[in-house]
Amino acid sequence: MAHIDAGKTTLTERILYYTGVNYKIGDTHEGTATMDWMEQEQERGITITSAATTCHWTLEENCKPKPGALEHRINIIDTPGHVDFTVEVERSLRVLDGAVGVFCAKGGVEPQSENVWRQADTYNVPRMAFINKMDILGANFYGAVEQIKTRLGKNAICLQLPIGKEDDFKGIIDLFEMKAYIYNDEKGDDITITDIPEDMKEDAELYHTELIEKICELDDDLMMEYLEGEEPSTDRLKAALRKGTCECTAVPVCCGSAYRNKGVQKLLDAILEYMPAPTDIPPIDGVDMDGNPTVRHSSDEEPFSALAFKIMTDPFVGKLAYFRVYSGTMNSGSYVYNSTKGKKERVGRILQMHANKRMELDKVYSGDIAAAIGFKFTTTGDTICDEQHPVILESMEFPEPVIELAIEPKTKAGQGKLGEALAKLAEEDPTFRAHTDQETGQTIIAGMGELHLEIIVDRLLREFHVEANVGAPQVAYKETITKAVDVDSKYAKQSGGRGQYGHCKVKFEPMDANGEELYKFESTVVGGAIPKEYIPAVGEGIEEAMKAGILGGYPVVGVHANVYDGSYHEVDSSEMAFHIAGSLAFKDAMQKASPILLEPIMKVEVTTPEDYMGDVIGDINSRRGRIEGMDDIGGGKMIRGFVPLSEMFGYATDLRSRTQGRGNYSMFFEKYEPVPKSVQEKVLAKKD
Ligand SMILES: Nc1nc2c(ncn2[C@@H]2O[C@H](COP(=O)(O)OP(=O)(O)OP(=O)(O)O)[C@@H](O)[C@H]2O)c(=O)[nH]1
Repeated sequence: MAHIDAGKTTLTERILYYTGVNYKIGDTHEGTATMDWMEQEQERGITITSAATTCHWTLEENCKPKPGALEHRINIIDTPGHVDFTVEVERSLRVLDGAVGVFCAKGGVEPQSENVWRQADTYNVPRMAFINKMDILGANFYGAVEQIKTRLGKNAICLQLPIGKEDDFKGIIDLFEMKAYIYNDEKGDDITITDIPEDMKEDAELYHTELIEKICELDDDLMMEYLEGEEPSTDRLKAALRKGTCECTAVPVCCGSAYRNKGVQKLLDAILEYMPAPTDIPPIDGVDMDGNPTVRHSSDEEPFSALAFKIMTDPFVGKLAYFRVYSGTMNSGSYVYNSTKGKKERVGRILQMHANKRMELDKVYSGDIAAAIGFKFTTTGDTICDEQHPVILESMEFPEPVIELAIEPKTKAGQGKLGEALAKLAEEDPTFRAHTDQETGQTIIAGMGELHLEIIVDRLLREFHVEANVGAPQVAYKETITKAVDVDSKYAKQSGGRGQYGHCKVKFEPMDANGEELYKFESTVVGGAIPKEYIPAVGEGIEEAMKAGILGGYPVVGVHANVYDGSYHEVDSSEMAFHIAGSLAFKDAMQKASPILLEPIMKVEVTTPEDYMGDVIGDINSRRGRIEGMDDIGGGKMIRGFVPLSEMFGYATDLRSRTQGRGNYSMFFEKYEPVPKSVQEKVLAKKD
């Protein structure tokens, strides 16, 4: 995981080369990277979907497999760095047991690396750091390590030091062995292990001592020994570091240059030595079907449980569901239970994925990552398990789309195909939505950013052969209520024959104005005033009506509805009648509950030379921005603040001209906030 262009894909390609999966080194420059297999990825040189792959490695000694060492299997997911595809990082972190943060030796901790690092904090994922690009102009290993300590607040522990830098980057000092690894050839296959160069001896001693001290700080027994003047054995030090890494109290740091094929084998060694095996991490939490907390240990002996983390439509085999097995085993051809949806699924085939290539498997075991063909109901975040021992594992949360645009097929024939294609794309991507604007009848697609939607439109054309015209990107506003109201809603129709009768009394309350809690429905109906079987229909009717608010037809969020009373008719009542009554109740409530618009607020970080700082800050203020703070960074300032997304269109061009091309910025979605009244009027007037 890392910021865009830090070198994740290049590093993964090198790993596949050294582990013997690929015979040739793939390159993101030439569009030959195995991991970036989508056409759009190869053209743009960026990663869009996270590709899962598997390789094997045996710990090395003197650049050869260590005698007696076991071969280990490593599952890798190469994630995208662009903020529009953060969801890919999120779901990968959810199912991986460890992450290697790749940092550019020049850029250090860039904004998106900080962002994904925080996500990894949320999921408590053990981490290592690889300081990449030691060969580029301005590479600064020590600066990058310092930034990991200060900006990410992590106990970074250097395992290695680089020998030389930029064009002179030659190799690596192993601080445990106190030996130099010099890379002699372009491909990194010919390595000399030798004494530490004279001019680095002092630094190496210093960092060796720091390494020992920092590891001893992780373990009281080692510390005692160390204080008594004894240096603990390397094996014990490594074991303590492994434990610290698995418990997220230490971050081992390696370095190299993926592109120049330096340092990759040593990184693989470190991954085996310090990253957790599935059995090293705590059991996964879940709940049983009665909602009682339970856990599943990583063991083939336990009942089967797995989490589906990605759905992909494959032109050849249809729907692929990627999953991570947490416990037990699963055979191809068997039946499993989707406990989230309450449905049985047949496992048609199981595939071991290698980016876009695949190998068929008969069985998967605890800890495995693979893909299943044949699942009908499973979507991202669902638990699949043994029907006799059902469990629902902790799922994942996805951000709401913040940007949208109108889309229209160029031909009439395209209309049907468009709907189908959008549904498939939305199934794959939980941050992508499509809906019909109830006022204009237009199809609206919504996603995380302009690039995200651009790729969607491109995929529509290439994969689904739908040519479409698109409108300008707009902010995805939402609506919410600000007052608690109580409504009495009756839907009764008598038109000869069987009538319709549904009647409910509902209290609506605002829940959480930032739109994170979307909708909560509960019933406190007593004495059968509304028969039990009709109550869910009331909730569904409300949810249906919430799809379009009364201000501008935007989706409504942050509503807590409590149905507490009502009445029914022996003959005329039906689910449908109560559904309509619920829907009418919400529309009535919305009129009375002082609705307001919500807009996405972005966390913005701008870097600029100091000379332009005043101007940049003034500009952020004029965009309704709030400055949060400022930091010194090499050669300039970094300004941090929050700005409404609607004010950020065209910012790239503005910032460039304001700073003579030297300013840079990044932004991430932070939360939804109420739109100021005057702005709300303008937004709604424009919509009319
Ligand atoms: N000089 C140099 N260039 C590198 C190194 N590693 C990667 N690059 C180059 O940096 C660019 C980005 O590399 P990628 O591997 O695509 O980066 P990424 O982190 O996967 O990028 P995204 O997936 O788009 O976030 C490419 O042009 C690589 O050739 C390195 O160690 N040294």
